[in-house]
Amino acid sequence: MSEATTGAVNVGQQRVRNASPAAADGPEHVSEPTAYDAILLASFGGPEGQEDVIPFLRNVTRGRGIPDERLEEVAHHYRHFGGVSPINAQNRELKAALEAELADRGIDLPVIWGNRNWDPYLADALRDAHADGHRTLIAIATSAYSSYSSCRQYREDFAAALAETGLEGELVIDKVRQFFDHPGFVAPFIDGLEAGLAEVTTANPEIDLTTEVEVLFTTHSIPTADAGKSGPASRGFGEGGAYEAQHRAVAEVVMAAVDSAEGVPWQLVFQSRSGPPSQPWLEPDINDVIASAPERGIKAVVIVPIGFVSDHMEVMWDLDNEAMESCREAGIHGVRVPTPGVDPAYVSGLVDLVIERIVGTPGSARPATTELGPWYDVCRPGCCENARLGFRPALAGLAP
Ligand SMILES: CC1=C(CCC(=O)O)c2cc3nc(cc4[nH]c(cc5[nH]c(cc1n2)c(C)c5CCC(=O)O)c(CCC(=O)O)c4C)C(CCC(=O)O)=C3C
Ligand SMILES: [Fe+2]
Repeated sequence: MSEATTGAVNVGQQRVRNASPAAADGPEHVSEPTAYDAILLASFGGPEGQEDVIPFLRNVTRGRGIPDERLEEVAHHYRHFGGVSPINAQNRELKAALEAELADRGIDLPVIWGNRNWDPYLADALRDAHADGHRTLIAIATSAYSSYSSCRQYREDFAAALAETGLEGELVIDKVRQFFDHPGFVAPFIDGLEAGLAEVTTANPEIDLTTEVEVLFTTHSIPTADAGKSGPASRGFGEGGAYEAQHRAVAEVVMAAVDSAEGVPWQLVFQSRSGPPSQPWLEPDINDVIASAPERGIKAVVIVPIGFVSDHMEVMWDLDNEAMESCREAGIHGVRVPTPGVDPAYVSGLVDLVIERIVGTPGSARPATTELGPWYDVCRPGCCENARLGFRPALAGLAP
């Protein structure tokens, strides 16, 4: 990066990071260059052996009152796979793929990996980054949509990790925009839906795509209270908040991009709910929708996991095991479309998201496939707050 770029950075950084609490109108897209010196790949983390499972689940559920019963149930999913979540291996692969893409493009930025809930922890990653001389990080979180769990919690944990390491004021952490509608994230689902529909017609040559097949776009359910607070309050997304609106918009884009999907019925469905039964979460549940498929004349479903970036536990267990079992019980054909993983379009899209921040690409020149995007670089005040836990400080957004 040039000297000129370095100079411009400080101006942009000050403006964003020192936004006054009253500044609800700070920039949505940072249109000045920033000289980032490393990429922070931030993820969830997962256990890597039987002895990690309970400590990991305690980290995840700290302060949240998730009943032990449910913890045991989740532990069981992990135990089934030897106590190993696939997520860390996937992040190692993603890190290597990002490094290869950066090298291909001649961009000299190291990728530092840190997790919210398991080793390598964010705090350790930040300590190492600082010791290596890095000061200005651009974070990519492995989660595409707006909600507490998928956006704000990362921003809060960045702030907490800076406090824990005493690196407040030493390290800047910005975050790329939520990328639910970035062409690189959407492309693998478009390819997957096309292939999934082809698989259904090959296996069932007589099937009528417009009456007997349903596309189920699936994502992680969240408490309706969190959903309602997802995205900036000012935008009035209604009950499901920005979270649900973003998923609907992406589903529409994917449907419209696949010729063979024309006229095929589709729904947005939810999976992997937890919490007490008394607490409302987004519905319908994917398994209920599959169970009712035969009475609706549906003989096959194509499951498109638009809520997920890789085949982690929610995909491996809740879809490939549970939802497929629901399909067998209902006597219908189920096909599950791949997640982006390390798809070249996705990996190069993530690098594009970093570059638009380095360059300071104006919002009007940013790629986005829905009317909702390009999403904010700098989250709005109160964006995606947790409805139950209340306020915790967060980076990469306007105060408070
Ligand atoms: C929206 C969302 C994503 C983003 C989608 C994405 O980024 O993919 C996500 C990702 C993940 N969630 C994961 C694991 C867990 N999430 C939990 C709990 C919860 N998640 C929630 C939501 C989300 N979670 C919510 C609202 C809760 C309840 C908390 C509360 O009540 O406040 C629990 C606790 C036990 C339980 O409740 O199930 C676990 C173990 C893993 C790792 C998987 C692996 O190991 O491969 C990943 C990537
Ligand atoms: Fe989760």
